[in-house]
Amino acid sequence: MSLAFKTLSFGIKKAPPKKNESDARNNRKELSTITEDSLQKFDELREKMIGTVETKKKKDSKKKKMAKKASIQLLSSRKRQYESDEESENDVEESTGAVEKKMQKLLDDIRRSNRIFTWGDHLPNIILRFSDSNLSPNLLKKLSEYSIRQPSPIQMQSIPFMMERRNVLASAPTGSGKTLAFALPVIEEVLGLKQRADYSSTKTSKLLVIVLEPTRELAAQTYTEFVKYCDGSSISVANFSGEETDIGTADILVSTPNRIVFHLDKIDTSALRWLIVDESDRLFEVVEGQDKCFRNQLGAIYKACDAKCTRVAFFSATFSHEVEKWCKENIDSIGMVCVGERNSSNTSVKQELTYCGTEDGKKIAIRNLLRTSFKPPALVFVQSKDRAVQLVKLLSAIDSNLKVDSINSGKSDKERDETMERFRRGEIWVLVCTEVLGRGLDLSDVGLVINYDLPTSIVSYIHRVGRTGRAGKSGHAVTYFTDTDMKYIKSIATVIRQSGFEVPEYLLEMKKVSRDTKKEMLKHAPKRHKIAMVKEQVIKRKKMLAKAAAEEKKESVVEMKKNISKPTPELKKKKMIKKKKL
Ligand SMILES: Nc1ncnc2c1ncn2[C@@H]1O[C@H](COP(=O)(O)OP(=O)(O)OP(=O)(O)O)[C@@H](O)[C@H]1O
Repeated sequence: MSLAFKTLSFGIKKAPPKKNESDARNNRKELSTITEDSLQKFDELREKMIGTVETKKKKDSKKKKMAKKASIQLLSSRKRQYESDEESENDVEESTGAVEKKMQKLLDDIRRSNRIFTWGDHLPNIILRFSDSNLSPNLLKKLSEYSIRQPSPIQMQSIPFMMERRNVLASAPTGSGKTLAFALPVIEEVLGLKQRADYSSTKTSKLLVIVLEPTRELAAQTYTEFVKYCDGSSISVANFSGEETDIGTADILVSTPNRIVFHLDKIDTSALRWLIVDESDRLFEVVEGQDKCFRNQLGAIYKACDAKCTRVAFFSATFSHEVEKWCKENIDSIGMVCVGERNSSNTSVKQELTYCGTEDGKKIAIRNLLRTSFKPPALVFVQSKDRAVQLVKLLSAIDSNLKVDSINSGKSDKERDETMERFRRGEIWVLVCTEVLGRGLDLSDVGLVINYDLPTSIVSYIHRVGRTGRAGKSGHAVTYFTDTDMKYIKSIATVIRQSGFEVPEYLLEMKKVSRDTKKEMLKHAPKRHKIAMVKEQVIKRKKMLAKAAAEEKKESVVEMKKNISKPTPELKKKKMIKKKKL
């Protein structure tokens, strides 16, 4: 594989009810549409297939015996029997082919109804049940313990791909179970390897899997998911982005790229089976002038993972043409899976655009929204850490009962972890955050996402609103825009309309934004007035006026004093005359 990485309410006075995990599990929805009917039909066809194959096998051995006897005895009656057997064998083959065709049609129909699109050579069939995928009984037991009953569309297709050890590029909507789509086949493979006697004698302490995530929070979440499914097995999982600085004897390592790059010389990748690049389009991003941008870090890791047995899997909710192109050019026999429309937002999230006119309009809008239709917890996105702090101040000042906090890059790792934990426990109802939390986080109870500041790209919009409406639940996302945002709004309005929600017609008819403007917006979000309370602004203004008045007064007094101390020519004359007289 060649590496072509170029540097290229308020009003809510009671706390939200704390949901325990088993409630959440029991309410779990199916993410795929596989009807009981089609499952039954599939089972019947499979039975038939097994039956016909068995019959064929029996006939085969019988045929061999008969042929032998016939050739020895050359009995004409026996020979006739042998010939009739040959005819019935053709019947069996025919019926096997017919059953196979029917089965294929059924699977293709289910694939279509679940909007699973695939590209590549020798595509494996989808699975309809986890048990169809050769997962070990312990993993199947874990799935049922967590009430994961039916594979989601992305799992239906990418699990068989990865079980065949194929390189994979996969894209599926936010909250559709991509983590398990790669975690299950990877864990199964590691389990299999560790059970092999020759492996345990020779390859101890060699790393088998690396999972890359763009943020510490996401690495911690994926690590927890792996631990859940590896619990009770001999597999050891490490989160390199957390407290750990030594990978020790880990079989599976979850990390942000920078930590791996830093320790690359100490990591033995000679037995690595999988390199998983989650949020792949994000990890492909180049930041001009930044040596340490994700793309360069990923390039260095990819280069180091060059063992023959290493396979690569790329997953994301958004499909970047750049990643696709790179994969096609550089990875042999890659299988591609895309669930639903490319780069579309999750249709289980009800999406709204709210025109607020000015920054002050946004303050009124958020106050009204939280006072009326708000069921905590909610996530509010702003464009910078300063604005996150300002918005927390504003919201707490509007209602001191509202439990609000922020998470942003200005906080220490420890503070960020603690805030996340409090949010997960339900102690924070409104979490104001920057793009840091935009991707991947599975905060299953979040029912409302507010884009207080307009996202700077549709990719960012799709990931942000995807923090709600997860695992088949419904969600609500509100996006504010002002006159300043008008020139960027069209693309987001289009994504919302494509997901089936109403947007004012005039927004869709607006002029398209040029590529340069889009690039500029990605680099620098629009300049906005500070988010300050109206009261605070008044006080500030009063203080400013008082200060100016005081300064003015001071200046005039000084001037007066100067005038007093500086004698005028007449005064000087008078003083001289007085002196002479004396
Ligand atoms: N087959 C399934 N049936 C029901 N729930 C599932 C299934 N698979 C995963 N889930 C649950 O769905 C939720 C979302 O899964 P996950 O975080 O993997 O989504 P994702 O597709 O990676 O989203 P994102 O693009 O935002 O990262 C999790 O809580 C997970 O436990």
